[in-house]
Amino acid sequence: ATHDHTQFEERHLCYISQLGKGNFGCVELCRYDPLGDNTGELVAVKKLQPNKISNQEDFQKEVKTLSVLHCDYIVKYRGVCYSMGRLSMSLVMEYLPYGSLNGYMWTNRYNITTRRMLLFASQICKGMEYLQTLRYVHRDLAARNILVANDSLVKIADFGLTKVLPFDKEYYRLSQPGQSPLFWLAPECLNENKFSHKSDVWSFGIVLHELFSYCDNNSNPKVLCLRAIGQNVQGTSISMHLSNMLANNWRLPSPPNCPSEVYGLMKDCWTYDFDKRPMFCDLSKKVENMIQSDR
Ligand SMILES: CC(C)(Nc1nc(-c2c[nH]c3ncc(Cl)cc23)ncc1F)C(=O)NCC(F)(F)F
Repeated sequence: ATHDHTQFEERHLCYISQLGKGNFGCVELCRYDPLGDNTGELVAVKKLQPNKISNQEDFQKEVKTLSVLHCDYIVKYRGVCYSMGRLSMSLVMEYLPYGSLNGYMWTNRYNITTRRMLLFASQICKGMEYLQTLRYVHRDLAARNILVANDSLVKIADFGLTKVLPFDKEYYRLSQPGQSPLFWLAPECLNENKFSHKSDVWSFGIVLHELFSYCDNNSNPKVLCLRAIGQNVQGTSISMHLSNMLANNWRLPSPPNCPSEVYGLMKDCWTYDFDKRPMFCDLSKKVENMIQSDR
């Protein structure tokens, strides 16, 4: 249909710059300028690196996933752009000018209040609650995959690893170890490749740690875990060492000056038994209460 606003014509998509490399693709900043007078809107265009057919299928799933999500706390799908005669397809999303959360937190570390961090945390919880109503498991919740729309609004993005739970099971088992970064993964993901809403809750706890560490790269989850594992990692893989430490109740230390009740919330998310971890609806209530009481 000519008035289908989800169809973007490649000839009107003007490349501006590369935003970054995500899961099996890169994302570019473009201006969709059909009038040719630079008044068009800025969009983020995710292109697939057409190397593996499996990536093509995964990409189609990512597009399908994002196109059905309508939530204030999830990056908006704009549409698709076919090129090379419908051979290759790009995903067109809204462009969020403040960039990813990890860059934003570090840049603004001297003037972000606890209240602001808790506001971001509650928005991420609400976005995850919404995903859960559709039985989607994100599997890659991390500060690098959260976007900042403005100084008081963040959105969940990068649905490249998202899976839908089967109708009859509350977890998704990957056939082989996935490509999610280890240090954000719950024990059952490391040990059994089992992903669920509860493993997303574990990752949310890691995002809380990143937030209250101002996404300082010198004390991010990877650095802290590798330091705890110790340099002389021989034989057993990093994943095994991490899994053993978590089983022995090691957890990331509290970030400096982090309020004890916030660290308590992280520890709740890092409960070993996924059945005993809080749900996102519980977490958003607790975070909202902290915002109210943090006057
Ligand atoms: C791979 C890519 C491009 N990386 C980056 N995006 C943006 C960035 C900045 N503004 C954006 N608006 C929309 C989108 Cl999809 C990305 C950006 N800024 C910096 C990035 F490294 C990305 O997609 N990251 C996942 C995300 F942050 F989006 F969750």
